[in-house]
Amino acid sequence: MAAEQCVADETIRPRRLDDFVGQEDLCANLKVFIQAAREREQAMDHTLLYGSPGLGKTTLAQIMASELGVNLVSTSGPVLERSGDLAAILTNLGCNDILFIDEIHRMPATVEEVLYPAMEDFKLDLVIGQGPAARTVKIDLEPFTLVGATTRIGLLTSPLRDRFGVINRLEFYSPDELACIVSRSARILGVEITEDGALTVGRRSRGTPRIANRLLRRVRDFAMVDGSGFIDETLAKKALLRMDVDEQGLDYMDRKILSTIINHYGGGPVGVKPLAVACSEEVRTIEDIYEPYLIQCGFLKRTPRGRVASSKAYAHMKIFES
Ligand SMILES: Nc1ncnc2c1ncn2[C@@H]1O[C@H](COP(=O)(O)OP(=O)(O)OP(=O)(O)O)[C@@H](O)[C@H]1O
Ligand SMILES: [Mg+2]
Repeated sequence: MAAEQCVADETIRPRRLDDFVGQEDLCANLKVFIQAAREREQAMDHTLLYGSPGLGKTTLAQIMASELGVNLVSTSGPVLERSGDLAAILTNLGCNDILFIDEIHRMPATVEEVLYPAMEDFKLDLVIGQGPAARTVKIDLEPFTLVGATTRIGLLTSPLRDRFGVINRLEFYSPDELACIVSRSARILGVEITEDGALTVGRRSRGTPRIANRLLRRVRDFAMVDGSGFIDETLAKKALLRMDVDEQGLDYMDRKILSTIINHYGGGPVGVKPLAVACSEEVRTIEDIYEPYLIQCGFLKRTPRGRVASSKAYAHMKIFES
């Protein structure tokens, strides 16, 4: 990630639940669980957050820690290579702290097994020695809250999933919610934006706050360099067109996926592997980043025999169905 973007991300990221836009049911429930945990002075129940990239999982984990008034220790599934890595983190947690594990579906099985007793009884089973002389020692841990985030809940094993007391799915955001996020970010970045301007950016952000903030930063560049310094609907449209983002928020790769299915595979069905090769993209990127939004908008259907382009995709790509 570019340095400029890192800094901007941190200043824009909401810190309190009240600044977090959208996901109303989820936030209302979290508020209750957080207040209850605070009043009981206990660790909150383990929480799993899942949903597409950029919808606010990391942000929510940080907000939970600050609302609960506890420390947040962050790690991620692929970083935890050996069970000892996780054991070291667990034994260093303070009372009621939050342990945030990003991409929890990518944690190795041996590491995952260490988590089971830790989540259930706040205990760690340590194996000392090897072979017949090996013995297990139980170590007590401080009570803690595990917050897991994943883009792929289907890849979680059921013993792990079952140990979460709270399981929350983050949904794509509406254009109005995204406009609200864009206006708030613009205020923090110190750039003027009209309501229409914010809605134009919001509508083309594929339901995703991270994309909304990224588009806002680029639109701001256009406003500075060849506009009047503030963002209205006309300038936003012009800037987004130059960035190759169309009125539905589809970018070059989205359109390439649709046109490949239509032109090379007669509209489908086509498996994700040949599709990825034809688009020079990785299977995982297509599955995790592009497909969910194309499916949500009704451009793409996932069938047992492969991906199929819908009539809406033909219309959007201005190709006549044969
Ligand atoms: N509800 C929201 N209100 C305002 N801003 C938000 C909201 N959700 C996310 N954002 C912004 O979007 C950016 C991306 O969010 P975040 O990093 O939490 O996504 P994520 O779900 O963890 O993504 P990934 O799966 O890629 O880790 C953040 O920098 C934050 O500023
Ligand atoms: Mg994240």
